[in-house]
Amino acid sequence: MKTIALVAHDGKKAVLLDWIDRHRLFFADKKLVATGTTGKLISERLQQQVQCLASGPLGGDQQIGALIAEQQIDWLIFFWDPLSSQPHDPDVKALIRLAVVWNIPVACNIATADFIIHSSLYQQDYQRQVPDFKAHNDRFSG
Ligand SMILES: O=C(CO)COP(=O)(O)O
Repeated sequence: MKTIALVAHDGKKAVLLDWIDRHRLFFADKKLVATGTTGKLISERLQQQVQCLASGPLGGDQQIGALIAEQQIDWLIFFWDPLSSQPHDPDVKALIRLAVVWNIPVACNIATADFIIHSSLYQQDYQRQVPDFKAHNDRFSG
């Protein structure tokens, strides 16, 4: 089962909630991990269990970063707010950095988040149609 980390700054929480609501069927069988306030709002909206870590400014971003370093996270959806400054900006940067270091898909806006979902659905279909998909993919990646 895929584990997806979700984080949104206050100015982007409504955007994330509307986006995840639109994809609620997709997320129904996924494990969700989130920073404190984001996670609480998502679990209320979807009526689905979410592992809620500390709030971002209190270390939640760092906790998600640690899970990425432990290879526990498959994707990061992080709607950070480019129009407001954050007291914990170094943590925000560190989280995005770890997502890049560990080469996990990371989406910071709706366009990319939709892209990741569509790509994942396409891969599932493709895997069904092409049985040696993994071998094919391994040959052409990296
Ligand atoms: O600040 C955040 C990410 O940097 C988000 O934290 P909350 O989900 O607790 O609001």
